[in-house]
Amino acid sequence: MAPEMNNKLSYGEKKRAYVTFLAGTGDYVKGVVGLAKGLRKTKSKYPLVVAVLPDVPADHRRQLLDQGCVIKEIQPVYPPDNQTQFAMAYYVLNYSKLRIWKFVEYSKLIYLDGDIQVFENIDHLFDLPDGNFYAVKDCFCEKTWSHTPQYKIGYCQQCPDKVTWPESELGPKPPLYFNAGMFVYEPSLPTYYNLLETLKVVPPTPFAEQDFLNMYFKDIYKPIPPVYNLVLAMLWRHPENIELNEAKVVHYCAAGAKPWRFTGQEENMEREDIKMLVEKWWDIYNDESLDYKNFNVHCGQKEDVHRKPKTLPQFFTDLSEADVLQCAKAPSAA
Ligand SMILES: O=c1ccn([C@@H]2O[C@H](COP(=O)(O)OP(=O)(O)O)[C@@H](O)[C@H]2O)c(=O)[nH]1
Ligand SMILES: OC[C@H]1O[C@H](O[C@@H]2[C@@H](O)[C@H](O)[C@@H](O)[C@H](O)[C@@H]2O)[C@H](O)[C@@H](O)[C@H]1O
Ligand SMILES: [Mn+2]
Repeated sequence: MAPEMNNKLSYGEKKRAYVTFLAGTGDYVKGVVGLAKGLRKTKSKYPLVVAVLPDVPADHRRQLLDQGCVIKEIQPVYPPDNQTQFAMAYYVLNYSKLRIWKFVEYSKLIYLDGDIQVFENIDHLFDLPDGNFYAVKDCFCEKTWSHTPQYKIGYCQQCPDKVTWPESELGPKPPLYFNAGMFVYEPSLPTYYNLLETLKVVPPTPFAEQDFLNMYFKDIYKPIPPVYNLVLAMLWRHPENIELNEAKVVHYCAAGAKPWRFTGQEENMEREDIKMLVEKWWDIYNDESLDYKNFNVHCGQKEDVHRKPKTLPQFFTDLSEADVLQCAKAPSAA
């Protein structure tokens, strides 16, 4: 991850950056340090912005500054008073992610959860056509989805032909649904204020801000391949959809998978591929050559910061304007 100065711009051109979210005094800061080092290892041209809640302690902020991160303090965002049973009690924290829509000094941002690691350069995603919300489709098969009709009938968007959606009983099938641990978006003050206003009148639901963002952006959501956000449960729920060695981004979101607190005791955590991914995460976290103070920033400066990668992933070049427009108009099922 090159320091801010590598974001060379022509006059009036806005900056690009990766952005993550950090809350609390606990150990997620390790996730963000690992992410900063992972982005640097992939020689990303863009900085990592960390949106921190006020409770993030000074020594954690210092660690992030020492890793070349840009710290932006945000205020919490709370959903309307509710009796909702969130899938995880702490998910109420995640509504604060909505503050990143006001980072309008940037033209385009890629949001990454702190429990994500980037193993291959994904800077090309910044060149996706504007006006859409890009993210990877989630999976409905984990117990965390047991409150939903799709889980109850065994339907998942990852294998839509396995169980036919009973339209006559349940109405239209759910619109495509993304995992909100990684997405490509354009900050905007009008959108930011409208998000906060809309939140006030939308009853909270089990997946908190992820459900809310899916509802809000459903008309411009454009799915991108799972290599950009490997939700670990896909390894045992939909192995046919995954080529592990092609994963550019891994999301350690399965229960027990957070590398910095990994014990291997939870279900599926004894899998060899999980243990290999956790080890890969630690290899980066422990690699002192990737620390900001040791990294040879010249390798970032020597590269032509505007050089487009030689080969773009196939899906990207196939992404004709018509496809994007077609998707944007795609009728929402909801
Ligand atoms: O105590 C917490 C809980 C969450 N997060 C942030 O919120 C994101 C979403 O939470 P998490 O990744 O645990 O949700 P999951 O993807 O596992 O459902 C994390 O990645 C962190 O960036 C945090 O900083 N502190
Ligand atoms: O606050 C809601 C969170 O919902 C999402 O996590 C879930 C979701 O992916 C489920 O499908 C999985 O079953 C589950 O394991 C996983 O934790 C996002 O990763 C996270 O950033 C955040 O938005
Ligand atoms: Mn996550």
